[in-house]
Amino acid sequence: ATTKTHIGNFEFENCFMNAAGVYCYDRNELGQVLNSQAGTFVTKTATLQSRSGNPEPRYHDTVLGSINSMGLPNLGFDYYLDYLLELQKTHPDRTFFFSLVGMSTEDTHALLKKVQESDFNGITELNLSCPNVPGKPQIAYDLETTEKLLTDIFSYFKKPLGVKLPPYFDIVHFDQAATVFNKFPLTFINCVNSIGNGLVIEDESVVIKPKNGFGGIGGEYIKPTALANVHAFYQRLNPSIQIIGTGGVLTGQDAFEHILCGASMVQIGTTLHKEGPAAFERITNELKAIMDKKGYKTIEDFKGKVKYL
Ligand SMILES: O=C(O)c1[nH]c(=O)[nH]c(=O)c1Cl
Repeated sequence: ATTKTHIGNFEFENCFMNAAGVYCYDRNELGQVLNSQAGTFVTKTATLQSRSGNPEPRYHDTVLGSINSMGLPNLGFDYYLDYLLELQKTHPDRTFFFSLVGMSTEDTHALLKKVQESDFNGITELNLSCPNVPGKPQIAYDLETTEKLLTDIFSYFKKPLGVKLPPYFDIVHFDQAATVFNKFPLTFINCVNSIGNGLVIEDESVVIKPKNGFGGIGGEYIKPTALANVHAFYQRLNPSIQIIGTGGVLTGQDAFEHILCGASMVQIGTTLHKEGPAAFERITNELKAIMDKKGYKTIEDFKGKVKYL
């Protein structure tokens, strides 16, 4: 079996990659994913200026997953663009993802215009779902603002673009959100970001400092929500808009389920943070073993084919 995939016009030797925020802060971490079994990588979400982020401790692993309120720490847009342009020379046969978002609507347009005018030839992931910047709402929970933003973006942005979405929890919201996204030539949507503003307590205390302990939840806790979002949008979106599945992937079986729900690419966050880039080889082998046992040669043989009762 092969776990290769495509997103838009780009081919990837493997359908696994990191989730933005994990193993992607700098050249060292990105280089480790680049040289792992992962098919590609996405950068830490970049903002126009570098950011130090929220006070520490701001990330905490738990038995069943993780909680984080990083606050968008990153080295700034130019750092990641420089690295991506360098890789276009040293690895011309590979395609990478650039995650970004402005701290304001104006900044978001400034960032995307810089990408549009640059030589970057990969895929852009616009983060509409950061839950951890105090005072800033998750953009994609405001569908009117999201529609206006995408309308303005697509008036000038002509390169491949997808959006990183928060989880939705209401069927009517799936309907409303899909109606908005179907209006635009999106290359993909990525479901899901962490479940925003959870709270983890150990003994008598919260476990992270920012926001009195409130932070985005990842890991085993969120797989059912992640699968539901992947499948809900797979059922509703134009087939030209592919789905990237993120959330709760610990094993090849978890990845198999994301693809059954309609995912064309699977991102790994919490598990990658805990296990390191070796997780890509383990999970890839586990998925291949499942495919071999079931007689599936490619992921297209079972993508989106979850059975109903
Ligand atoms: O606090 C963060 O940096 C963060 N943390 C998340 O769990 N998702 C995001 O999109 C971001 Cl931007």
